[in-house]
Amino acid sequence: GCRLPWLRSCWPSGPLGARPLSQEKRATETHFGFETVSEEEKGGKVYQVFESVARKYDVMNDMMSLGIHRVWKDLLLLKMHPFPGTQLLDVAGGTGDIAFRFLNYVQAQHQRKQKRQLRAQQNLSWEEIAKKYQNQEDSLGGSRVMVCDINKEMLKMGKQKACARGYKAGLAWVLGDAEELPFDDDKFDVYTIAFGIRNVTHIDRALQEAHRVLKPGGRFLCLEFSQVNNPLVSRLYDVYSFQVIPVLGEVIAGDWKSYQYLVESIRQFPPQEEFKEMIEDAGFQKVTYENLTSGIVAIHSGFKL
Ligand SMILES: COc1cc(O)cc(C/C=C(\C)CC/C=C(\C)CC/C=C(\C)CC/C=C(\C)CC/C=C(\C)CC/C=C(\C)CC/C=C(\C)CC/C=C(\C)CC/C=C(\C)CCC=C(C)C)c1O
Ligand SMILES: C[S@@+](CC[C@H](N)C(=O)[O-])C[C@H]1O[C@@H](n2cnc3c(N)ncnc32)[C@H](O)[C@@H]1O
Repeated sequence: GCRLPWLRSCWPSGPLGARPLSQEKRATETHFGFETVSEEEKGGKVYQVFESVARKYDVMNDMMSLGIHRVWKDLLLLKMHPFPGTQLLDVAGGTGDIAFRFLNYVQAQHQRKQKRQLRAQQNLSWEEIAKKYQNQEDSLGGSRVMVCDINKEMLKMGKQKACARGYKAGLAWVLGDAEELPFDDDKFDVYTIAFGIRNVTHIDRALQEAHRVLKPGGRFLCLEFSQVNNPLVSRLYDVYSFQVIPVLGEVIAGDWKSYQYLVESIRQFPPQEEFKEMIEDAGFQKVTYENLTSGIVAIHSGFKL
């Protein structure tokens, strides 16, 4: 099931191919946390991390953040403020946290609208009113969300959760790589990626793919760890990250290494301004960001215009 990133032919080939063999064969290097690995290796390592943590993913997030990750995700939805009929693609959507929030949001929005309409209409029969309330298919006002993740285990957990919570209409799951999305051009109104892009081998390719699959006028929204802007919080956060989080990982998930990767990968991710430039380089316009909790995380937004 593990899809490794593209095997690019990116080895140096000097003039007349006169480089020594050892140099020619060295693949392009990247980071896996603080470790330097080849680009070809990284996808497999990231896959193993999320395969290993999938079952404990939700409880770990609540424990590590004392539930604060829920507020961050709610704020992402508030910022998105989806309009009726929004087609959302949630990449690296794993266990469905963004998708379920989206469905709740559009359902509540649609119900409010329907209530307003019913109240305004005169001479409706009881049958007509009841029908409006019972139409499950239409309860989202045409909005839909597609969750795309590279990891089978994370998707499995998401699907189980959806089943247990009764989410069905307007929700689809697909196994796919953010760097090579299995969708046609110009398909979605909104693209979200929450705590996902940090794990991708070629962030620039993932951003280009986001741009490709969005409709003109579509919006890119990314929730990701960023750079803390308060020196005191930064100190405490560093201690907490390196001294507490791997311990929680070991105690709760039996997996120190994956949580060490988490905190290291956070430090490797570009700060707010640099990431903003990368989003602009992918072709997005009106790129802005908002820091949450002193910049522990940030929401970046951009438009395909
Ligand atoms: C493998 O990859 C992953 C796996 C996953 O499961 C998830 C993800 C993706 C990640 C998420 C969706 C969210 C994950 C959340 C975090 C990484 C945590 C983010 C952190 C916070 C919201 C809290 C921020 C913390 C601070 C500003 C520092 C404050 C810290 C302290 C007061 C404690 C300082 C620690 C020490 C001095 C060490 C000694 C302490 C102890 C042994 C006690 C342990 C304490 C606790 C368990 C309580 C923790 C306290 C807080 C959470 C503080 C909350 C307060 C504020 C926000 C100000 C993924 O990629
Ligand atoms: C920390 S989880 C985030 C899950 C969810 N979005 C949330 O906010 O809780 C990171 C997810 O990114 C996925 N992922 C990593 N690399 C990916 C890639 N190249 N394409 C798609 N998903 C990827 C992992 O499988 C994992 O489910």
